[in-house]
Amino acid sequence: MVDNISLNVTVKPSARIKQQKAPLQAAKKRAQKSEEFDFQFNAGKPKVKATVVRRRAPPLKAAPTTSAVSSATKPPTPSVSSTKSTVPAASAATKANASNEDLMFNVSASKPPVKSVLGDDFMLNVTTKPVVVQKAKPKITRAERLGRKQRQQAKPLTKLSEEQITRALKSHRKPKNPNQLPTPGDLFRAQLEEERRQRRREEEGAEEGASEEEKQAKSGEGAPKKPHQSSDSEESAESGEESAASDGEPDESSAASPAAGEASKKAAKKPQKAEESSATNRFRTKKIGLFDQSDVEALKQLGQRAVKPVKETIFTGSKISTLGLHPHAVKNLEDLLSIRELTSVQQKTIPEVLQGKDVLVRSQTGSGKTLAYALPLVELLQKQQPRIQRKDGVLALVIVPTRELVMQTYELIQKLVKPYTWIVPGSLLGGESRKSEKARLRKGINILIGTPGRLVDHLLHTASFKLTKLQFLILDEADRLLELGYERDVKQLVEAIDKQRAECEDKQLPQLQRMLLSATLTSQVQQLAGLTLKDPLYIDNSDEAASAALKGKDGYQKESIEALLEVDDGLGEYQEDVTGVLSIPENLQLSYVVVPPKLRLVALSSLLAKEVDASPKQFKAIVFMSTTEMVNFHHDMLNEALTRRVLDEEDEQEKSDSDDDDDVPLLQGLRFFKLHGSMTQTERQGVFRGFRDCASCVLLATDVVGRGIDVPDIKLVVQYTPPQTTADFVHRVGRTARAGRKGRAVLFLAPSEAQFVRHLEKKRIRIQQGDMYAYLQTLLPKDDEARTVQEAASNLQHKFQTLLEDDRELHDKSCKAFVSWMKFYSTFPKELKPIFNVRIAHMGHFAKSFALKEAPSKFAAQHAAPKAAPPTNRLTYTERDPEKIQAQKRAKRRFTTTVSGEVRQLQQRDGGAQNQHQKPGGPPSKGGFMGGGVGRSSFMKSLGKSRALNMSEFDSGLPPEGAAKRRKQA
Ligand SMILES: Nc1ncnc2c1ncn2[C@@H]1O[C@H](COP(=O)(O)OP(=O)(O)OP(=O)(O)O)[C@@H](O)[C@H]1O
Repeated sequence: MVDNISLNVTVKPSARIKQQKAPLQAAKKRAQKSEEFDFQFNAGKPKVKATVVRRRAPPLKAAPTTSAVSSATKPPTPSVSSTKSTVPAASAATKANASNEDLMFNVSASKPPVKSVLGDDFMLNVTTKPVVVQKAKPKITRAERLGRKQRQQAKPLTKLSEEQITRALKSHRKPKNPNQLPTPGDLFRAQLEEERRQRRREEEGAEEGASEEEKQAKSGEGAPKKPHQSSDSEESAESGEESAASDGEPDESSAASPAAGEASKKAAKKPQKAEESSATNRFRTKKIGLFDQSDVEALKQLGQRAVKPVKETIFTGSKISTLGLHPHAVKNLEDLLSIRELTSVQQKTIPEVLQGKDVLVRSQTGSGKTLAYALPLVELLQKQQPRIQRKDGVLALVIVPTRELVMQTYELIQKLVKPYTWIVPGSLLGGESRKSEKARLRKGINILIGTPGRLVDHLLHTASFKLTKLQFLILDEADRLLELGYERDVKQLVEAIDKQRAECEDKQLPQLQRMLLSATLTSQVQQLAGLTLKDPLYIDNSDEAASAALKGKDGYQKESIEALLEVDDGLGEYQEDVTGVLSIPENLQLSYVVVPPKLRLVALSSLLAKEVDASPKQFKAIVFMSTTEMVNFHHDMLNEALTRRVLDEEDEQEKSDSDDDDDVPLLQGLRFFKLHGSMTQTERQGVFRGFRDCASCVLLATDVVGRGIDVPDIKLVVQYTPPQTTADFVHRVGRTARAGRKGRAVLFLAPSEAQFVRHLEKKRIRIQQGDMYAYLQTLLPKDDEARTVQEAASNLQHKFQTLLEDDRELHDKSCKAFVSWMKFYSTFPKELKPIFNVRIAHMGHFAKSFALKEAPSKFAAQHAAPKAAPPTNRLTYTERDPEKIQAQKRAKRRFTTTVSGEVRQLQQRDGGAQNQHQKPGGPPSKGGFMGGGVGRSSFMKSLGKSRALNMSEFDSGLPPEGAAKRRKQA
C-alpha cells in the first residue's frame, strides 16, 4: 500500500544568491546536485534512497497547473503545481511516460522490506523552497515590497491563510503608519492579484493542453465539479465561493476573492453547504457591478512625502489670573467655562488688546481666538466710568460669517458679561421679524454680534442703528468675510462707521480699536489690514522662526506681512488663495481614503458603521458635502436605509411593517442631522442646538458649519466631497481636535483625485493614507447573506438602489443632488482643475454613489432647472412689484455665492467663457465644462449656468436697499 506516504524532503544546495544573478544556471546546478535525496517516511519508516527523474521542461516558461499522473496515488496539491511550473530542466534518467508536470522519483529502498512494500517505482510531488522564492520575485509593486519588509518571514503572497488575514486585520486596528504596515487593503490586493495570476495560469494551461488525466478528471465526473476539489478547507471555501458567485453577475464574481477575515470564517463554517448546491446557498451577491479593476487601483499606496508641518503650541501653562483682569472675570471663567489657563494665542493677544492696540491674529483652529478678543473687550467695557448704559448704543461690533457662529459667539459673550449686568449683548441673525430686531436695537445693545448682510440691512433701514460711538470692531474669520460676496457688505459697514464718526459733532469720541482674526490668512485680509487697521500688531501663533521675527515688531508693517507670506516651504512654487501659514492641530489625525466613485456611498456608510461600533454611545461627527441638494438627499437616504428613522408621517405604516422583519439597520440608533443655508432660520437653530446636545449623531452639512463652529465632542470630520481651497480644508478639519483634544478627519478622494494629497503636502499639511477595505470589513458581520466583503458592499448598494427605485421623491432628490454635485465639480479653482476635472471624472460611476442606475445624460437636463428661492423671512411683496424683481435679481446673485467661494469660481468660469466668445475662431476652451463642445463638456454645457450651490450666508433675509423709501423708518 502506498496510499499515505508522506516525505520530508530537504534540498541541500540552496543557490539562492546565485540564482538571482543567473537563475537558469543555478537551477541546473542544483538539479544536478540533488539527484539523490534522503527521504524519511513519517511513520518511522526506514530510509529509502531516491533518484530524481525529471523531464526537461522549457526554461522559465510557466507550465500548466494541473498535474495528476495516472499512476499517482494522490492528487497533487496546488502548491506542487506552482512549484513545478518554474522548475527548470534537470539532468536525470528520464521515464517515458512521465508527465512534464511532476517530479518523478525512482526510489530504491535501502532495505529490502521497504522495497517490497513500495514496489519499484512511484511518483512524488515535491515542493522545494528555492523554487518558490524564485517564483515570487518578479513584478513586485512598491506597496507589496513595503508590506513584505515588515513581514520578516518573507512568504510569497500566494494563498494567504485565514489566520494570516485575521492576524493582519487585527494588527491593523492601530496602525503606526499605514504606509508601512500591511493593511487589509494590501492583503486584499495581494489576493486579488494572486487570483488573477492564478486564473491566467489556468487559462494558459488550458490552452497549452491539459494532460489526459486532467481531461479525464473533468469529463469522467460528469458533474460541474472543479478540477482541484479537495478536502482542504481553503479549497472548499474557494469552490463554495464560486458557486455562490454564480448567482451574481460575472463582473461581481470575478472580483470576488477568497476574501479576508470573516469571509473565510463564514465560508469555512459551511463548506459542505457551499459545495452541495449553489441554489441552496444562503450567500448572495446582488447584481450591482460595484467592484472592478478600479478598486485595485484605489488600494494603491500613494506614499507620503516628507512634510514638516507648522507647529503651534496651544497651552502655555500661564494662569488667567496673571492677566490682571477683574477677579469677577477670572472666577466667572472658572465657574461657567472651567477655564483656568490661558492658551498661547490668548496669552499673546489679550495684553495687547488691553493696551488698546489693533491686532491681526492668526492661530490654528480651536486655539481659543474667541476668548482672545472677547475677554479683553468685556474687561475694557466694564472698566469704563461712568458705567456704560444701554442708551450708549453699540460700542462693540462683532462680525462673523454665519448665523450659527453668531449664536455661538453671542452665547459666549452672554456668559462673559454675567457679572456686569449693565452691559447688554445682542445678536442679529435673522429668523426674527424685522420689527422685533428694530425694537431691540432701539432699546440699546452694547455688544452686537451679526452677519454682514443683516448688519448692512439694518444700517440702511433702521434709523436707531448708529455706530458713531463704536469702540471695538471685530472681524472673526476675517478671510472668509473678505471673500467675494461678503466683502462688499463688510466694506460698506467699515465705511459707514468711518463716515458716522467723521460726521459726529462730538470730537471727544474714543479711539476705534480693530481686531481681525482667523486660522488662515489670505491676500484679502492683507488688503483689509492695510485699509482699516491703524498700525496693527500681527500675532502669529505658530512656532515658526519666520513669524517670530514679526511678533517682536512694534506695529504693523506691510512689508513684514508680505515677507511672511512669501515664506517658501521649499516644496516648489504654488499660488493659491491661502498665502499664509497653515497649521493643523497636533492632536488631529488627518487621513485620506481613495474610494472608487461607485463605492463612495457604501464606503461612507461603512465608515460610520465602524465608528459607531467602536463607540456606540458617544459618537459625534460632521460629514461635509458640497451642495445643499447633496445634504438633503444623503440625509434622507442614510436615515431611511441605515437607521429606519421615520422621516414623514406617510412612512409611519411602512415603518411598522418593516419593523416586523428582523433586519437590524446598519446604523441603528444613530441620528442624522442636516444643515445648510437653504433651511429656514428656525430649522437651522433647532438643528444646531440638537446636534450640540445629542450624544451620538452625525451632522451632514455644507460649509455653513465649516468655520468657527465649536462643538467640543466632535470625534470625526469626514470630507465626503473635497474642499475647494486649502483654507476650507483647514477650517473643516478644525471642527474636531479643539483646544488640545483629540480628533480625526477623513478625506474621501476618487482615484483620479488622489493628487490632491500632493497639493496638501505642498502646503505643509501631512496626511496619511487610510484603507477603504478596513471600513468595508465592517459590513460583513452585519450581512447574513454575504460571505465576502464585496458581497456585503454590493448588497448595501443594492439596498440603496432599491430604495431609490421604490421612492419617486427620493429618486428626484438624488437626481438633483447629482446634478448639483456635477456643477460644483466644474467650479474648482484653476489651480485644482487638473485634479478635480470634470472631463476625467467618470460621471456614470459617480452617479452610482447617488444610488442612481441611469446614465447621467438621461436625467441631468430635467433636473438642471433653477429651483425656487429658498425660504426666508423676507417681507411679502406683490407679484408685479418692481421691488420684488430687484430682490430676485439680488437673491439670484447671492444664491450663487456659496460659503466656499463659488462666486469667485463662477466668475472665473464665466469670464473664461466670455473671453472665448470674444475671440471668434479662437481655440476651444481648455478647462471647465463650458468649453470643448464635445463629449462630457457639451453635456455639462447643456446643464446651463451653475447656480444655487449653497445659499449665501451673508444674505440678510431682509428686503433690498431700494425698498427703504417706502418703509417707515424706525
Ligand atoms: N484658555 C482655555 N482653556 C481651555 N479651553 C479653552 C480656552 N480658551 C478657549 N477654550 C475652548 O477652546 C474651544 C475653542 O475655542 P474657539 O472657538 O475660541 O477657537 P478658535 O480659535 O476661535 O477656533 P476657530 O478658528 O475654529 O474659530 C472652545 O470650546 C473654548 O471654550
